[in-house]
Amino acid sequence: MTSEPFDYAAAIRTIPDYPAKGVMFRDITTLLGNPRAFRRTIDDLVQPWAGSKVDKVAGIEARGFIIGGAVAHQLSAGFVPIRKKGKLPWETIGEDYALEYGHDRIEIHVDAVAKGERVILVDDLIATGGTAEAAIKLLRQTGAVVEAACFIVDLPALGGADKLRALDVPVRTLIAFDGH
Ligand SMILES: O=P(O)(O)OC[C@H]1O[C@H](OP(=O)(O)OP(=O)(O)O)[C@H](O)[C@@H]1O
Ligand SMILES: Nc1ncnc2[nH]cnc12
Repeated sequence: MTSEPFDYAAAIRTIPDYPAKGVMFRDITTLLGNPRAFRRTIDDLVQPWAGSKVDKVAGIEARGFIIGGAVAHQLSAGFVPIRKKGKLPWETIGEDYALEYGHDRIEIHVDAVAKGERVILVDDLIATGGTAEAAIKLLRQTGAVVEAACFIVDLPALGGADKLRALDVPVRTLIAFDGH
């Protein structure tokens, strides 16, 4: 087990004014490309569930697939993709959610999770929490028990983690950045 502090902020590149003026984009590709940082991220995300039974890890397209796949492997759990609309080939259920401008929709296969299965939701970052909230609603419709939601980055000014806690989902994040 690792216990010495790790500087996540230094491993993540910040790009001002991308994709729009005023946004500080937290780019995890630098973390993913750093073998020590990537391993430490996955180790830290799975740490609360070492030795407990998790049936499935659900990852949100697209960056949540990278993190969620590694987390699922480490926990010997299955992986469930939650995708943007129109991408999944089998029967789906979907949920609309608000973006900063406009709306989008995510979908899950109806049979991706069996009733009562213990699921952890994973994505790279939580901002407003709209995407993760929609994912939790979908997982619960399948009968999943959503044990927790895990993210590398939290943007607390946007209130996303509080939104998920209000849905009774424990939230784990590894680094918080001020502002947007
Ligand atoms: O908390 P929210 O305000 O909902 O925002 C967080 C979401 O935004 C980003 O994904 P994005 O929609 O940009 O898609 P991508 O992963 O395909 O780039 C990020 O990876 C989260 O999924
Ligand atoms: N500031 C940000 N950086 C990276 N991804 C994001 N998704 C929403 N806000 C973001």
